[in-house]
Amino acid sequence: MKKRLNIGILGLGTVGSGVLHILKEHQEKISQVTGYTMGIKTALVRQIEKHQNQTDIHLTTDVETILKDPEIHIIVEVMGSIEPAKDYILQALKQGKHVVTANKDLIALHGNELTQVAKENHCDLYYEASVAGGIPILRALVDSLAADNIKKVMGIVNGTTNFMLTKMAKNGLSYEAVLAEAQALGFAEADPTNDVDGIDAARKMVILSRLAFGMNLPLSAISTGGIRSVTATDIQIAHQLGYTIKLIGAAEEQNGTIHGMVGPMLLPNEHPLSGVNNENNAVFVTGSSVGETMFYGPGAGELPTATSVVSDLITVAKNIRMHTTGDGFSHYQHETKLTAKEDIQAKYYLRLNMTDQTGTFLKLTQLFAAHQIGFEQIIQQPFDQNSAMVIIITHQGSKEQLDQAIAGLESDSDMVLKARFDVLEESICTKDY
Ligand SMILES: NC(=O)C1=CN([C@@H]2O[C@H](COP(=O)(O)OP(=O)(O)OC[C@H]3O[C@@H](n4cnc5c(N)ncnc54)[C@H](OP(=O)(O)O)[C@@H]3O)[C@@H](O)[C@H]2O)C=CC1
Ligand SMILES: N[C@@H](CC=O)C(=O)O
Ligand code: NA
Repeated sequence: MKKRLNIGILGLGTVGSGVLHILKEHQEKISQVTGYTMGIKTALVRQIEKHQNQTDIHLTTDVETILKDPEIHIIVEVMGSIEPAKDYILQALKQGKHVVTANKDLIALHGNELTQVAKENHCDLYYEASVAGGIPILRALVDSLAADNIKKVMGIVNGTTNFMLTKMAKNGLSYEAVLAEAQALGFAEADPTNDVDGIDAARKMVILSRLAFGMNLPLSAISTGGIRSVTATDIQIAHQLGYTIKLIGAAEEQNGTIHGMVGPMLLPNEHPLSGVNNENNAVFVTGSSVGETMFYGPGAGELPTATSVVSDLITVAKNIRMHTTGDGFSHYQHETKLTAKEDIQAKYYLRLNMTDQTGTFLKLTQLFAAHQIGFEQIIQQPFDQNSAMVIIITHQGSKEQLDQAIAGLESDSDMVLKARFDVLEESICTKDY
C-alpha cells in the first residue's frame, strides 16, 4: 500500500476549494505520479459554519491543530494577506513541514526570508500559483529557460484588471459594473484596491524578476500605475490609432542593471499580448538565445490556480520520495543594480485638456522640443466652449526627459494632463505576428 502524505490547508475560499476538488478528482493520477496518496487532513477557516456542508474534512479555527499535528507533512497556505499567514508559514517550516502557497503579497515582500528559513530547515517552499494563476511560468523560468539569459519579462499578470479592460473595451460597460463582476467570479482580491491600482501586478513583477534575473527588484523601484485613469475615451482613441490598452508589468535587464514598471500600456493591435482577453494572463519572455516566448493561460480563478498549487504539492511529494527537499525554487542570484532613469527609454500616450486659444499649442510643442521629445501622432478635438482635448503619442525618448517635459506641462495652467500611459515601442512592434 502507498504511504499517505497528509496536508493541512490554511484557507478554504476560492483557491482552497479548488485544491480540495483537484486532490479528490485527480487522486489516481497524482498517486501514480508521486508514489503517495495525498489528502487534506485538516483545514483552517475563520467560520466553521460557512464550510460545514462543503466538505467532510476536519475543520478548525485553531491553527495549532494543524501546526502541532505530527501527521501533517505539508501546509498549503491559501488564506492571503501578510499576517498571520507569514507567522504560520514560519512556524510550519521550523517544525519541518513543507509549504506551498499562492500568496504573492507574502512572497514578493518576504520571499527571501521565507526561502532562507525553508532552506535552514531542509523544507520545500513553492509558490507557482502566486504569479499568473494557472500558467506554469515560474517553473518555465527556473527550469525550462535555465540555460538562457533572460533579457525581458513583460506581461499581463493581473486577471481582474484584464477582465475589466476587456469588458470595458468590448461591451462598453462601466468601471464599477465590471469590477463587481470580477469580484463575483472570484478573480479580484478580497480588497480589490491592489488589483486596480497595479500593486498586485507590481508584486508579481518582483517575484518574476527574482527568478528571471536573480535580482531583487524592490517594489518601491517599480513605477506603478493602475487602471482607474483609463476611460472609455482612451480605449476608443487608442483603438483608432491601432493600439489596445492593457495593464502591463515589465522588467528588463540592461547592461547588468534592471528596471521595472506596471501601468496601462498601449500595445500595437497585432502584438500577441493585445489578444489576451478576460481573466487570462500571458507572460512574454525574451531570452538572449531563445528569442521571444509567450506563456498564456488563465491567471486567476478556482481551478486554474488550484492546479498550480497541486502541481507544487506533487513536486514536494517527489522531493520527499527522492530525499531532495529543501533545495529551493531557484539558486540563481545576481547583484541587483537599478538602471539609471536617464538610461530608460519610454514613449507616452498623453491625453490633455488645453485652453483653446492661439499660442497654447505652440507652447506645448516648444515645451517638448526643449527636452528633445518629438510627437509621432497628434489629435485635437473640441472639448467644450473654451478648451480642446489633445491626444499625443510621443516619439521614444529618455524617460527622464519625457517626465521633465510632462512636469512643465503640469505646471502650465493652460494645459491639464488627464492621462499618461506608456506605449510599447520595440523591434517586436514591427514584426509580422
Ligand atoms: N482567487 C484567485 O483567483 C487567486 C488567488 N490567489 C491567492 O490565493 C490566496 C487565497 O485567495 P482566495 O482563495 O481567492 O481567497 P478567499 O478570500 O476566497 O479565501 C480565503 C480563505 O482563507 C480563510 N482565512 C482568511 N484569513 C483567515 C484567518 N486569519 N484565519 C483563518 N482563516 C482565514 C477564509 O476563511 P473563511 O472562509 O472562514 O472566511 C477563507 O476560507 C491569496 O493569497 C490570493 O492572493 C492567487 C492566484 C489567484
Ligand atoms: N486578484 C488576482 C488573483 C491572482 O493572482 C488577479 O486578478 O490576477
Ligand atoms: Na503560475
